[in-house]
Amino acid sequence: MAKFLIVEARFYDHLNDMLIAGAKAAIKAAGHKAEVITVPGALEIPGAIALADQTGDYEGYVAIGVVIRGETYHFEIVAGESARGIMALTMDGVAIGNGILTVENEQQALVRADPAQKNKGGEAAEAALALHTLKDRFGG
Ligand SMILES: Nc1c(NC[C@H](O)[C@H](O)[C@H](O)CO)[nH]c(=O)[nH]c1=O
Ligand SMILES: CC(=O)[C@@H](O)COP(=O)(O)O
Repeated sequence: MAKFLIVEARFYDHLNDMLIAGAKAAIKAAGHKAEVITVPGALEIPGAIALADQTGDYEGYVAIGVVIRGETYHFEIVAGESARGIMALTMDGVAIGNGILTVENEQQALVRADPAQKNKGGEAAEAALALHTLKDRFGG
């Protein structure tokens, strides 16, 4: 049994709860264990994963958050830079699934967060699990 860390940016409680439920269910279904930590916003997720990875306690990570477009350029920064940070860690061999929704409005987020609909939390967990499997195969 491997241990996965879900790193959530708790910006929208009800949406996060659904994304986390989907992620936890996928990790449990694969026979692994999940822990959750919370950071203020999506921009803090890559740094939190980098810190957690130094411990060697986790086999993989699921990034969970919701970024909804507002009036300013801030959306591009938060959406783009969180993804960039996650991708940089992934290229260093860290098994991460990106479940940070980057959407135009809450309705889009609801459909994607709901485990009974698009289940993007579960999808991100599946991505982390897949990378973990590849690390085992190729030795990372
Ligand atoms: N607007 C959203 C943010 N913004 C906050 C940043 O992520 C960050 O915490 C702040 O700039 C301090 O460094 N975060 C989200 O997760 N979702 C948003 O919609
Ligand atoms: C991530 C965003 O775009 C949003 O939360 C910030 O809103 P605004 O651009 O209206 O300050």
